[in-house]
Amino acid sequence: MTNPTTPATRVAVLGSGSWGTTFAMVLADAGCDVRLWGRSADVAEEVTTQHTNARYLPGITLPAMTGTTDAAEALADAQIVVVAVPSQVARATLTALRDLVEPDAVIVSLMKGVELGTDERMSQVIVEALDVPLSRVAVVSGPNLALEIAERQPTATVVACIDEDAARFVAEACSNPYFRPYTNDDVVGVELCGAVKNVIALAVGMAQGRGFGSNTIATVITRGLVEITRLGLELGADAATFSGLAGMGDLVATCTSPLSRNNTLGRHIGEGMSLEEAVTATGTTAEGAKSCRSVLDLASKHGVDVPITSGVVSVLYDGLPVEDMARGLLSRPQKAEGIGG
Ligand SMILES: NC(=O)C1=CN([C@@H]2O[C@H](COP(=O)(O)OP(=O)(O)OC[C@H]3O[C@@H](n4cnc5c(N)ncnc54)[C@H](O)[C@@H]3O)[C@@H](O)[C@H]2O)C=CC1
Ligand SMILES: O=C(CO)COP(=O)(O)O
Repeated sequence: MTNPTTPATRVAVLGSGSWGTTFAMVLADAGCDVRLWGRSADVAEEVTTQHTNARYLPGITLPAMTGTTDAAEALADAQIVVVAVPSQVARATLTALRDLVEPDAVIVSLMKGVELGTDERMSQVIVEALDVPLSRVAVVSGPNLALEIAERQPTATVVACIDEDAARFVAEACSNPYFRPYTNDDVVGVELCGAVKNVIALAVGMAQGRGFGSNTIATVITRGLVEITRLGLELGADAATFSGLAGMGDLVATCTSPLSRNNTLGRHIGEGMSLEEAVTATGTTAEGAKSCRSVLDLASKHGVDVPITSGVVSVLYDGLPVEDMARGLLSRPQKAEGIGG
């Protein structure tokens, strides 16, 4: 917690939705001086004066922090800039703020998506949009369902950065009695795990919505991890990442929790809703609904077979019934178990 002899690390969090607000809370509880930037003046005022963000975190009392809609105010002197907007708007959001970011700030991505059109991971988007070196970009990802963390339930996460000192700086800034960060240098692996597990969680939700039970769920999770691993290894990720917190840890949390928006959206689809109806019923950001297409595209470019992701895209965008997706996956050619195919 706060050391009275050293000044608090100053952090700007961009995005005042459920994870941005919760991570701002994690940082404030770790002793940081936090400014939370969002588009809504009402939310900013509520965060500052009432210490709540009732729309995204009902029933939660936040620690002291400043909410603002003024990006210049949020970013002035910020040593860490945390990005927590939906992946598909990251580039536009950051490009507009580029001149306000302090030259030596470490940029932290909380986002779990792949950009449509470019198939870029969020660290790549940040490097381009802010014109910063990758050594100043860190990724935080793990089994981190916002609503549980906002209740200060214990969990751990991974802070990935190619620069060890930057990873440690971010880990120290967010470490508190209920949030334990581990560092690693596998940015590619950690980001892919975060984005693709959302697609696998959609598939699990679809199976649940269709009425399939534990065997199906376990099969999709296990073969989903194979799919993530196969793609990640092809893109240069470290094999150890997939069995870690950002890999298996987050996959299990997201696929099995009713708090997951991706799992929820998948269940709505499995129960018969259209994509549009399911997005409306889910409410907040379910990244996998869009990223499934960029993940499939990325995998195709690299010649990697991702049958579950492909099935999810077909269900969401081509009207394939969920039971036909299941039949299609099970009727693929026989093979030995492993990441080979
Ligand atoms: N909620 C969770 O449990 C977790 C979410 N994440 C990731 O964090 C990222 C953010 O998700 P959430 O906070 O959960 O989403 P959310 O839907 O709760 O909030 C998104 C926020 O971004 C704002 N926003 C949307 N478009 C914007 C724009 N153009 N400019 C500025 N702000 C904009 C919205 O107004 C809202 O405040 C996603 O990539 C998600 O996958 C990662 C770990 C946990
Ligand atoms: O990433 C998450 C948990 O780690 C949150 O998952 P959802 O976006 O599906 O809610």
